[in-house]
Amino acid sequence: MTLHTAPQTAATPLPPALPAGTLLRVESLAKAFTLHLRGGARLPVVDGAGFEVRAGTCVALGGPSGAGKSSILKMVYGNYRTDAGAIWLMDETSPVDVAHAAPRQMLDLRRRRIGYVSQFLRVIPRVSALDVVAEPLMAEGVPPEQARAKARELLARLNLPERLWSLPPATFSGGEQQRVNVARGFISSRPLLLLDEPTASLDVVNRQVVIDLITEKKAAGTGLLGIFHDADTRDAVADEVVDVSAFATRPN
Ligand SMILES: Nc1ncnc2c1ncn2[C@@H]1O[C@H](COP(=O)(O)OP(=O)(O)OP(=O)(O)O)[C@@H](O)[C@H]1O
Repeated sequence: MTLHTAPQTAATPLPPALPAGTLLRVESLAKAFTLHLRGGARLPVVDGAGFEVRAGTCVALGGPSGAGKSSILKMVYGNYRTDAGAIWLMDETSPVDVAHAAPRQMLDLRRRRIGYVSQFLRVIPRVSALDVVAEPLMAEGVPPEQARAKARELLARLNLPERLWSLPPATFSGGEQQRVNVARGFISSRPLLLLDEPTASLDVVNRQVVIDLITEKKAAGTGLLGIFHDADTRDAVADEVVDVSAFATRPN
């Protein structure tokens, strides 16, 4: 996965004192894409975006298609560079600005502090579905058999047929791949979990399983930031909806 963070400079802002329980504070965030194939034209996406995510709550990013929801999620995960603003992520004792984190620091923050369920599974050739799911726990140092036991539990809960567990997910259906992706994102207990349309390809039964998993994470104190196109899922899990179109940049 790409990693685009700005180098730390003297201009890096000082960490704010976040109130207890605040896991993420996005401040005055701005982003425009430079379209190199269009002679370097700039496509502004958001300007002045700001919101917070607290432990034990789920914040949904809302707004029409193209408003910038996925772009904001990718900036929080360090996949997209920011043009301005700060993304304060609470680390062990003090906040770190993801927008100015060095790549190595970002990788460390991902391993310890941020889980991410992307819209599509990034398939790794020859790795079984079970190990794709267990990997984030193993990366935290959990013994492989213990991590696989938890992976089996989650895959069973998400009704992925057992015959698929030992196979690489490359040939799985969209909904099967999404369930592997959800299990991979939910297996560890990182304080902040990002969800990019985690139920888009799921049937009603499995959608409800994801709603239950989100509810359990909230009860355990995880903060969640997600995009949910399905209004029923959003209504069931979101404590707050942040309308991203409010941060739209106006064309000159
Ligand atoms: N890598 C990129 N390069 C150029 N433009 C991009 C890139 N990623 C996103 N965009 C553009 O930025 C705008 C916001 O896209 P984004 O995917 O963040 O919107 P969204 O609100 O998540 O939309 P949707 O609900 O349809 O998924 C769109 O106009 C999109 O074309």
